[in-house]
Amino acid sequence: MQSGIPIEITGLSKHFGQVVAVDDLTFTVHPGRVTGFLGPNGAGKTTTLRVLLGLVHPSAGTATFGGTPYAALPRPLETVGAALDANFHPGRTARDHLKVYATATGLSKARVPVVLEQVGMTEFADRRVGGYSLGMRQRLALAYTLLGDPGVFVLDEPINGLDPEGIKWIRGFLQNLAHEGRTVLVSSHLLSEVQQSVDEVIIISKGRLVKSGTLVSLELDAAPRTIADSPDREALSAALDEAGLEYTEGRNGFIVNEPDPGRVGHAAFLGGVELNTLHRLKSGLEESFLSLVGGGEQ
Ligand SMILES: Nc1ncnc2c1ncn2[C@@H]1O[C@H](COP(=O)(O)OP(=O)(O)OP(=O)(O)O)[C@@H](O)[C@H]1O
Repeated sequence: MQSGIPIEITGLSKHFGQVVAVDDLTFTVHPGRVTGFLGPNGAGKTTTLRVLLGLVHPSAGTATFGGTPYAALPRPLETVGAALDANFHPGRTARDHLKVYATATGLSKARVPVVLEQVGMTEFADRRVGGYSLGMRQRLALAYTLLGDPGVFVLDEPINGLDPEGIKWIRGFLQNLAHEGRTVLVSSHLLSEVQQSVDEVIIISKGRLVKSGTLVSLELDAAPRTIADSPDREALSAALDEAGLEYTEGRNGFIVNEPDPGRVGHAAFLGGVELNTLHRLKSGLEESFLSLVGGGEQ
């Protein structure tokens, strides 16, 4: 196994004509952790990964593996395992796909049964890919990335479309790679999809970095709030105004900028207002994510 090396993105920009897909992006992905690369559809994740893998030229800045661009890596497939999509010839089996790829790239064919076992595909390896579920295709894509036993993994939306069992499996798989000291970068447009799998997050929106840090720090960023609702919303609104509480009106009631539901309840009590909903907003992490990426764009 190769050792993990950091992924370094520095001042990276990519324009497609008038479209600014990536805008002065700087971040580092460290070995030994699983890092989620997050942002709504169109945020620039795939473009960043394509530049990193030398598939697209940047308009400005650099994207390297410990200072070396992908194209200059002496043994790229043994340094970086990359999965940008999971499209395979439907008529070929998983084993054939991997053998052809190993032969074409000069990797040992002896790795094929090893990586099939690693992704739990030994049993299905001699079936045609055309009959595979999305989850099986995702596993085959991961098997490709493992062929060179690299120290860095760059995976575009590997969890997309997996069922709960598949998500549980991939969580363990990614964490194992990180525990072995490898660098693991996983993109997703849904925080909820990866939040059980990642230690760190890099969040982008409209091509720009909006947050990089631990998942825990993202949680701390999320100001806890309270949801309150009443059969008489007008009266509740007046009571909240009277108490000097800030709020916005949502579908399920008022979202009040106050972490303590007791204070909101007390404001309602003072205004003589009946409440039928009063609780703390549970999903602080998702809230924080949505506020960073401009809410509801996904
Ligand atoms: N080859 C291209 N030519 C023109 N515009 C492009 C090209 N590739 C990407 N874009 C544009 O760049 C922006 C970023 O796209 P990108 O695919 O990187 O985002 P993303 O975060 O990966 O989104 P998704 O999750 O939908 O793949 C989008 O506005 C997209 O339309």
